[in-house]
Amino acid sequence: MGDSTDNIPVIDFSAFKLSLDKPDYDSEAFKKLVQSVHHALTTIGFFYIVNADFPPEKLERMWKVSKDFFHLPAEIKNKYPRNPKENHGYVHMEREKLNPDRPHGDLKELFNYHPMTAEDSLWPTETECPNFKSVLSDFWDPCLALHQRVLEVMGHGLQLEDPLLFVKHHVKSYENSGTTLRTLYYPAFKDVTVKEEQARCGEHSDYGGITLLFQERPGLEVRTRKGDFMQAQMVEGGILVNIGDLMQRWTADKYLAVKHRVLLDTTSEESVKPRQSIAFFGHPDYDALIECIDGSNKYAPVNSLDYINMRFGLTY
Ligand SMILES: O=C(O)CCC(=O)C(=O)O
Ligand SMILES: [Fe+2]
Repeated sequence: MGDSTDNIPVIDFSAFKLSLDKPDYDSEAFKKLVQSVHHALTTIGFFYIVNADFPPEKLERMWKVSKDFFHLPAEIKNKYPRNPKENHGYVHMEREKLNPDRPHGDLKELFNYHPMTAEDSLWPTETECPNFKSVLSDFWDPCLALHQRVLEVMGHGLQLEDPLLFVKHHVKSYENSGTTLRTLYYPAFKDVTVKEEQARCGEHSDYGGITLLFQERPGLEVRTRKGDFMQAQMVEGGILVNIGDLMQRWTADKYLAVKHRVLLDTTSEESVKPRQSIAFFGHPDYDALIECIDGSNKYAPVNSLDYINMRFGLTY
C-alpha cells in the first residue's frame, strides 16, 4: 500500500445524495463536492463516494443472489452465455482477458445485465436461481441515478458551458447504450489451477464513461502516476468511481482513465479467499458523437457504439 497521500480520496456526496432531486448549487457543500471530484479525477483518477443514500439492502441482496448464481453447476450457468452483440449474459472462467498481453484469461466469472436485451430466455429461471433477475434489475436504478449525479458534478468541475452535457448523452441507458451492470466472482485459490502470470483481472482501464464499483473485500490495485500499483483501501459503505477511456477522450485528457487490476496473491490470506465485486459501467448513448469538450480535437470525434465495439473486439 502506498503512503497516506496516495490513498484514494473519500468524498462525501450528501450535497447531491440520491434522495435530493437537485443539489443547492450555491451551497459551500456542493462547491466542495465539485472541487473534490475534479481534484480526484485530475490526479489519482479514482475516488470513493460515501453518504449518497445508496440503499444498502439492495447491495446486500446483490451479494447474495450473485453468490447463489455463481455456485450453480457450470452446465446451468453456461445455458446463458454472454451474447457478443448485446453484452448480456454469463462469461465463464478464463474467457475474458482484460490485459491482452497476459498469456491466459482472467480467473473470474461474471454475469452482465443489459436491460435493452435482457429477455426472459437469457436469465436463469426462478427455480435455478430465485430472484436473480429481479434483484439485478432492481439494483440498476440507484446505480443509474448515482452515475448521472457524478456526470453532472464532473460537468461543473470542468466548468462546461452546459454542465449537463455528459448527462444528456447518458439518457438512453435502457434502450440504446452500452451501459451495463456486471456482477463478478473470483473463486477461492483452492478451487482454481493458476497458470503462469494469470491474474484475477488483468491490467486494464474501463472503456466507456464512468464506472461505479462495489467491493466485498480488498484486492483491487490501481496504478499511480509513478507507474506502480497500489492497493485500493477498503472504505465502509464506499462506492468506488473511476472514468473510462471514452470519457478521457471526451475530456481531452483532463480526466484520466486509470489502469487497475486484481491479482491472486497467494501469500495474502485475503487474496486466497473468494471475492465478489459489482461494477456498473455507464456508457454514452450509442448515437453520441464524442468530441473533445475543449474544441482541441486532440482525439478525432468518435461514435460511442463504434468505439465500444472496437474495444470488445480486443477483449474477447
Ligand atoms: O473486481 C474488481 O474489483 C474490478 C473489476 C473491474 O475492474 C472490471 O470488471 O472492469
Ligand atoms: Fe475495470
